[in-house]
Amino acid sequence: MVPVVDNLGMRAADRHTIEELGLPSLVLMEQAAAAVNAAVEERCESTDLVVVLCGRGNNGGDGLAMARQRHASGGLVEAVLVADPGELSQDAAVQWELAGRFGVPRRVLTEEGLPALEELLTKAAVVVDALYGTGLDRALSGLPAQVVELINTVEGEVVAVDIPSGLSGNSGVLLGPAVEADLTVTFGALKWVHVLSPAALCCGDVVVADIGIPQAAVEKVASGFVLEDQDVADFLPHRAPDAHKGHFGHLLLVAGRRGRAGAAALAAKAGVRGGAGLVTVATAVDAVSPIQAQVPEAMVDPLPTGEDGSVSGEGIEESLGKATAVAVGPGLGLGEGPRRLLSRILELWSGPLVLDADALTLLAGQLEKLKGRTAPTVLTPHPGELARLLGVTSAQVQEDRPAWARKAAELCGGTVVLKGFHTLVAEAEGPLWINPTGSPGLASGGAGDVLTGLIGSFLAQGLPAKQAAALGVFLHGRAAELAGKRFPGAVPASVVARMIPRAEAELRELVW
Ligand SMILES: NC(=O)C1=CN([C@@H]2O[C@H](COP(=O)(O)OP(=O)(O)OC[C@H]3O[C@@H](n4cnc5c(N)ncnc54)[C@H](O)[C@@H]3O)[C@@H](O)[C@H]2O)[C@@H](O)CC1
Ligand SMILES: [K+]
Repeated sequence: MVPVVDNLGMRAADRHTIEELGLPSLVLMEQAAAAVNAAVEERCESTDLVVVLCGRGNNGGDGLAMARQRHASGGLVEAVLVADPGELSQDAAVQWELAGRFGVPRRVLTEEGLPALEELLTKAAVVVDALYGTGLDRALSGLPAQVVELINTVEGEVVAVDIPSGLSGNSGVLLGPAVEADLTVTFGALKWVHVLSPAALCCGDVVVADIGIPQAAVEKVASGFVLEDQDVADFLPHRAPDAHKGHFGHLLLVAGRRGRAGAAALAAKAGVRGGAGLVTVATAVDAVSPIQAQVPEAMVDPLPTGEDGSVSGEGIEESLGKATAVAVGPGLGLGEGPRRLLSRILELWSGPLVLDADALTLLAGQLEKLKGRTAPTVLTPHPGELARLLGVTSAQVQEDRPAWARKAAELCGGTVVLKGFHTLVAEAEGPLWINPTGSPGLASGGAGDVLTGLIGSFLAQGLPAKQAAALGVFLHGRAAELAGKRFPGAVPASVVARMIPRAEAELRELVW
């Protein structure tokens, strides 16, 4: 897993390395500069002009050191200080002084110098953005903001040092003007800005450079981890050669109504493909035949049905009796019948549970109803559903996805899967997990139903909640990526479901 830190965490790891372990900050800076210089050298010849824009803090110091290194090795470079030389941080002041002594071409930018800078930037093969890093604490304005606007018009490649200037290391929010980089070279660990949208989209490719901060120090302060193939491969349920279907559990999907059999069928397909030994769908009468026609592997239990074509709320006992995990929600409906049925399930069912779609809407504002559950409980909201659960707006959720996902997990005591770009898996305690797989093609009807069936399938097979959720979102995203090779636009959810075994096969190759 790849650790993700916030600004405070990074500062703590820096401080530990410098003050307790005694590695001088200028050594870290030199290593940071070398990593940026190496990335720049990969992108241009030594005869190509590189313009390095430097701010007043240590991010600017990194830039000045990088400019000196390039100049010393014979590369063409010019450093532009977007600050008063008298107000530089201690280490940046050292770098400014060194740049002077090494003869690095350098200038101090003033308002009047903007046209000349614009001219200089047109000649640059690479522009290095070393204006602000983790120390940025408000939106950019004035001269730095104007420089950022200029950087975003250049033809050359833009390499950001640590964080594209204008963005906060802690968040995915666009505070104001921000550099749009082709590459970001960050140090020691990923910051939240590199993984949360929309800010992450300003980072371009992201490289984490080792500058001497011990990995153990970083992991200690990490508030999130990006899942890697090997991590989730290790979660895959073991399939012994002498296994029979009884070993892989029985998933009960409570889903579908008249006109919404498709949602239940998609979840059931994913349940089967995820490896559950048996899958039963308990559904409204009118949905029975379509589900059976589409998913012959699944059993279907018809439930008492109301005039509106959705379940009327009774008769779930027998279906629950054979389940090892239950998933409720896709296509279920929002009327009194589905509401009664959900209450009944929460009352009777004490085993592993997934709640999605309509089940989440029916639970709006009542997350604490789940608090008493001791078995794995996974909620799979998109931002709108999470907002309704918490009584806030989707915009608020999107502004701080990690915090709201965590808040919901605290309120319900379960595992919250907040869907979207880089889906998050949150529990009340412990670091968040960030899913790197997926594609914009998943933004299509039915994709969520597939995910519900998949996570339910892994719960039925006995996985703990956080692992079932992580394996589900990872495989679901990978399946969509595979499907995207043939469906460049929206990927039909049934194709995502079809690709699950192929995605799983890739992961199984990593398991001994
Ligand atoms: N601490 C360390 O040991 C290391 C730090 N490194 C670099 O240092 C950076 C952090 O350095 P700093 O903490 O000095 O922070 P920055 O270089 O990001 O800048 C902080 C300065 O900018 C000012 N400022 C903040 N927001 C502003 C705004 N919107 N408009 C105008 N001025 C603003 C602050 O008051 C402060 O003076 C990292 O991103 C990284 O690039 C690296 O050299 C590696 C080692
Ligand atoms: K920067």
